[in-house]
Amino acid sequence: MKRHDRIMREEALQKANVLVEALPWINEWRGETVVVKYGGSAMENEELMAGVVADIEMLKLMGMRVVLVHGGGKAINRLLSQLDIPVRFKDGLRVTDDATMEAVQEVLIGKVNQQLVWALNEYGNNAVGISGADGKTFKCEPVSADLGRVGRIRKVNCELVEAVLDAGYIPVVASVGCGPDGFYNVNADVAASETAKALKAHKLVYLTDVDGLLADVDDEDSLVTQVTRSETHQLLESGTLSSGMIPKVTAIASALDAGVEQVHILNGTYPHSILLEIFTDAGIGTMFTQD
Ligand SMILES: Nc1ncnc2c1ncn2[C@@H]1O[C@H](COP(=O)(O)OP(=O)(O)O)[C@@H](O)[C@H]1O
Ligand SMILES: CC(=O)N[C@@H](CCC(=O)OP(=O)(O)O)C(=O)O
Repeated sequence: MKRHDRIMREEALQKANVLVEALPWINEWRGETVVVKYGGSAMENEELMAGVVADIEMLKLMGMRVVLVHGGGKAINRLLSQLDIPVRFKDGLRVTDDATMEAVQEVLIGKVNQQLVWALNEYGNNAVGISGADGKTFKCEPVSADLGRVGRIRKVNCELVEAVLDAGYIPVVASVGCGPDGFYNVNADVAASETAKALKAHKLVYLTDVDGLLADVDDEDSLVTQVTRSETHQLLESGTLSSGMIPKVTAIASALDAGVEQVHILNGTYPHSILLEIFTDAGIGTMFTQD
């Protein structure tokens, strides 16, 4: 055999081994529902987005019922500053007056949602973009008068998302909801958790720009790999979490309380983090589990 052929065969064997390693996981997860939340900095770069989209498509092709719930907070900030509308947050939620709400819809429904659908359809022609206002999927009420049109999800109406899944498509859901008086701006971490709860999903995956939950936010090497449901509640009560991790871990605790078996925080800026977590023995990021 020529040396050249031997190297090629060894490389091919390595690929085959990777597929074999994935077999038990594919068996375990086929037919199960997984909700992936994508947003924040992990979404800022087209190359990164292409990698994430490939992973999501792979989950679908391996037989999982995948729902993608997305935000796009940074893109909203950019449009608001172009429009000279002030960007204001209170406890991690965007203060949303009527003009801000229009910008949120324009960015999340008009741009980010369609970008994701387009990118997914490059692989399989099987993504359908909706917002939480379609089919009254996210029925909202105002959180408080001072936050304006920020919505708390009162009920997730799963019919449309289920119909899209049953038809063999990937629902791509923008975190905009509706109430009797119009559209509401919903935090995407919460939207994903509420969707996972309502669909009785087995897995909920948060893609963000850090490796997972860090014991010390300033120390990249302090990744916490596994957290139980009671530890998640203890973390929230301890007051040690800061900024974006507070709404995320609150949403995670709520999903675990409702019976979602596993919730992951993964670094969406790391190539193929979803596939590594779900289909290999290594596992990366932080996994939150039942007790
Ligand atoms: N203990 C912690 N572990 C990891 N990240 C933390 C922690 N506390 C605060 N953070 C911050 O939370 C951010 C992620 O939350 P957020 O910005 O809301 O993400 P996204 O926009 O991707 O949803 C990280 O970039 C980090 O700065
Ligand atoms: C009420 C509220 O704060 N809504 C968020 C919705 C988008 C979002 O959550 O996007 P990321 O996941 O990219 O942060 C906002 O307006 O920024």
